[in-house]
Amino acid sequence: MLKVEIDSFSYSERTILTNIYFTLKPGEHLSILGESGCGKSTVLHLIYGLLHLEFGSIFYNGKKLLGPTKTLIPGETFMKLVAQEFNIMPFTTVAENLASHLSGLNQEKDTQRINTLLEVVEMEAFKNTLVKNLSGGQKQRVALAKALANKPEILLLDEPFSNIDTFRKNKLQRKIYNYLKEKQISCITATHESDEALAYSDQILMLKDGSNEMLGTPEFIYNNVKTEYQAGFFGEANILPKKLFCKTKTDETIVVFPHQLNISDKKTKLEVSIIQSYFKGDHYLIESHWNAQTIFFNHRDSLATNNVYFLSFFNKKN
Ligand SMILES: Nc1ncnc2c1ncn2[C@@H]1O[C@H](COP(=O)(O)OP(=O)(O)OP(=O)(O)O)[C@@H](O)[C@H]1O
Repeated sequence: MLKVEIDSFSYSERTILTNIYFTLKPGEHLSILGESGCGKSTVLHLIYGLLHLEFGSIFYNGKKLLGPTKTLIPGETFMKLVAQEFNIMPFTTVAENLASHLSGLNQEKDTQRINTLLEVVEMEAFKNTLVKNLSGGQKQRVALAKALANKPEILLLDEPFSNIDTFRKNKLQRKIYNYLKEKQISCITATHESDEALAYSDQILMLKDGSNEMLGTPEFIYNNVKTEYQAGFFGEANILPKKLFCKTKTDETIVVFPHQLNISDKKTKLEVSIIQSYFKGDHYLIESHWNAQTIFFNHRDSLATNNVYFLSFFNKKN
């Protein structure tokens, strides 16, 4: 089990991370979700042992990890980090890159392993291609395969699918995350994509300005977002007064997602005037105004600008 206790971490005088605590069981997948610059990569670099953690500790199976000041070569052997700048050799072929991470003692076994890894990242067709001739997304897939070559116990992935097109991304994510589960490889992924975090993680750690904003299962996170920052990861959420939808005297607000608002036949407290309709494939995202506040809701048809509707709240988030 990996136990992360980061009390605080600073680059020079600037504090980047504070109070980040979580544990990761074998085969578990935790996503670190946060906006650009909030410290996701720094957490991965501390865990991997590239940065020295002065205030806090990281334990693996009860043993404290020493960090870069006490090891000759920074980086733990049982972990692999796939960084944003993937470190692969440009003037060798894809297969040679992977082979350089295998034992070299049994050629037949190594070839089999290379084929399996290329199948996982869907790069079989590029086996004999020089890395320098690959696209950014293809290089990213080779870097993933390379990290898996030696069957690490923990895989740290920094925005692993950032260069991969949507067309291929979903299938690749399913394949890789299922492979990790099957092999019981624990994984921590830094991402700003909520779809990926919700679909494939056991836990999500949401960071804000380098601190723990929320930690829990994907279902817990999605159903408990309360602020604009938290909701912002999940699309165009509305922050609305609770008293619009139920009897309360407080000024409490709630997060209401566009799919939770429906046009009502009856008069409601939420009377909106339509600004614009955006086609989203299976529905339209409607931008409207209520009391000078922008309200987004989903509707099956496009709605004419300046038309007025009453909206009701459908209290189910998924
Ligand atoms: N070596 C460094 N020296 C000083 N500051 C750094 C260093 N590396 C990162 N930072 C700063 O630390 C903060 C966190 O950076 P980090 O790369 O961890 O964020 P991130 O959430 O991974 O961002 P992104 O999603 O854009 O990759 C940023 O403000 C960044 O500018």
